[in-house]
Amino acid sequence: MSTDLGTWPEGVARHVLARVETTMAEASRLAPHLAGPAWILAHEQTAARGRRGRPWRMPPGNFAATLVFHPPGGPAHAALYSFVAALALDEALGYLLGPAARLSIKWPNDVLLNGGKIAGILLESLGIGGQISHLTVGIGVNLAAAPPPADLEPGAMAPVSVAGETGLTITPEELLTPLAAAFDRRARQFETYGFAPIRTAWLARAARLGEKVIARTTTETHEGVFETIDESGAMILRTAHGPRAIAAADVFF
Ligand SMILES: O=C(O)CCCC[C@@H]1SC[C@@H]2NC(=O)N[C@@H]21
Repeated sequence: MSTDLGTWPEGVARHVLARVETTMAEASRLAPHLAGPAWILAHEQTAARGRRGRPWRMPPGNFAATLVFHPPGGPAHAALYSFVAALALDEALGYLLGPAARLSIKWPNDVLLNGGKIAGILLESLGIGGQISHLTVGIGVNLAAAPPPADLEPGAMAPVSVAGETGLTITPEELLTPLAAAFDRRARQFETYGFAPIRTAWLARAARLGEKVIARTTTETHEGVFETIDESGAMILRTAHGPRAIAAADVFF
């Protein structure tokens, strides 16, 4: 894909807010009034949330934004935007940090820098009766600072920040344009050609592919070699008991 990500995508709205509880709630509130996709960026969140209902800490200067749009297709198709988003964020950060930056993606959608977590992505869908009216894709990036270790869950991967790892100061607005441009391109590719090219591009950026990992679901722990992801985005592990498809889990290296 071309690396020119400096132009805001046509037909996409942008709202920049000083302080909100969470951009996820702002996006849900705006959804019924939108004519097309919109990004909501906030400089401060007082009640940010992460995956699995966990809180998300946001030191000042970090990036917090939610994209809200109407996705084509049903819930299974919408869930694959998780990979579109991770790929777009990896590309936007690569565009800003340069080719030497050691970026990778931890299944399904954490972006890592030098092996530490710098970003998290949260997908939520709005709608009734299994019909999705809107999808919200929330993205948090530790641009200025990683959350303090005391805020971490036991066993969680150590977070890092862009400033801490590279010495570069990147403002949330500076990240928003390449991220919106990269997401727009990858989403168009997904909508035109399906998941196959997204899957291929995602696998090329995957952390620990071909290596041993541990996947913890809410009820089980699986250890095995991370072989690939399938057409539904599930992680395929080669375990001592044969291949396992893991649809949702926390992954530990
Ligand atoms: O648990 C994770 O890794 C996902 C974290 C997602 C955080 C972002 S920050 C912007 C948006 N607003 C929220 O409240 N959460 C997401």
